[in-house]
Amino acid sequence: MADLAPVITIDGPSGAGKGTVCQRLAQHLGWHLLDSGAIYRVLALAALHHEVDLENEGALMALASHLDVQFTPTADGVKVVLEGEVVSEQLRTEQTGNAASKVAAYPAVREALLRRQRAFRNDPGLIADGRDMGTVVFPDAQVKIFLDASAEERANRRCKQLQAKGFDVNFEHLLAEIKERDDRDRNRPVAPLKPADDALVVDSTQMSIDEVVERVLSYAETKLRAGH
Ligand SMILES: Nc1ncnc2c1ncn2[C@@H]1O[C@H](COP(=O)(O)OP(=O)(O)OP(=O)(O)O)[C@@H](O)[C@H]1O
Ligand SMILES: Nc1ccn([C@@H]2O[C@H](COP(=O)(O)O)[C@@H](O)[C@H]2O)c(=O)n1
Repeated sequence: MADLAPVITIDGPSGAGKGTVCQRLAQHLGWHLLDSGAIYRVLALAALHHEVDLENEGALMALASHLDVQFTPTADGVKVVLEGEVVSEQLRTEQTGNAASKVAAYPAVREALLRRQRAFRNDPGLIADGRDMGTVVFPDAQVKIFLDASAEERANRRCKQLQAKGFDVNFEHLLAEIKERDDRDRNRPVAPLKPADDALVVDSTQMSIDEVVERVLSYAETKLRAGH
């Protein structure tokens, strides 16, 4: 059997900086990028469009198995088209993130999305962003990172990000939402958010984006070199 392409997994809670760091790594290395959270977000949107109850695991699993979605990289980020409709903006709201975390708690839904995620593993390599990339989806990944930051710092980053887009935001409300999502993601019975046993944990609370990218790249390059 041909060797599988190498994978770098970056897991961690919402707002830790995974998406930002993964994009930078993918660009630097010229590797593919999997934003697995976007797949759960698309499923949550599809459920809303089709009026599927977010508590109906069977119906959500059926929807997950037949998701008609395209992710197309563009100069402005990834364009996401769900059933012919561009949903890139809708996908990024906190409401969609919360709904995604509800549908993501069901074992049958996660199972239905496994193959779709693994199909992103292509040469020359994959950067995989999510919650269970190193523990469940790519347990054989060459490099595993768990990127963390305090809930207060993550809420602060999210506040600034939303304000920059012109939204009126409330820090306390965002902090409460982040804590609620953390709690659901960390305590679900299947694929809970936690570092893989062989992951490097990076706490970015006091680090700039450049510092995190540098730390992760230098660790990844050492691990990848050692593997050859
Ligand atoms: N180390 C950092 N210092 C300051 N700001 C940061 C840092 N890392 C990321 N950010 C900013 O925080 C915001 C959230 O980052 P990002 O979207 O990458 O997080 P995430 O972990 O992918 O979140 P989610 O899982 O919810 O998609 C962005 O505006 C990003 O620019
Ligand atoms: N591998 C993953 C990725 C995401 N989730 C769930 O989706 C929610 C949204 O993810 P974002 O990274 O886009 O914020 C997240 O809160 C998780 O509940 C997941 O379970 N597994």
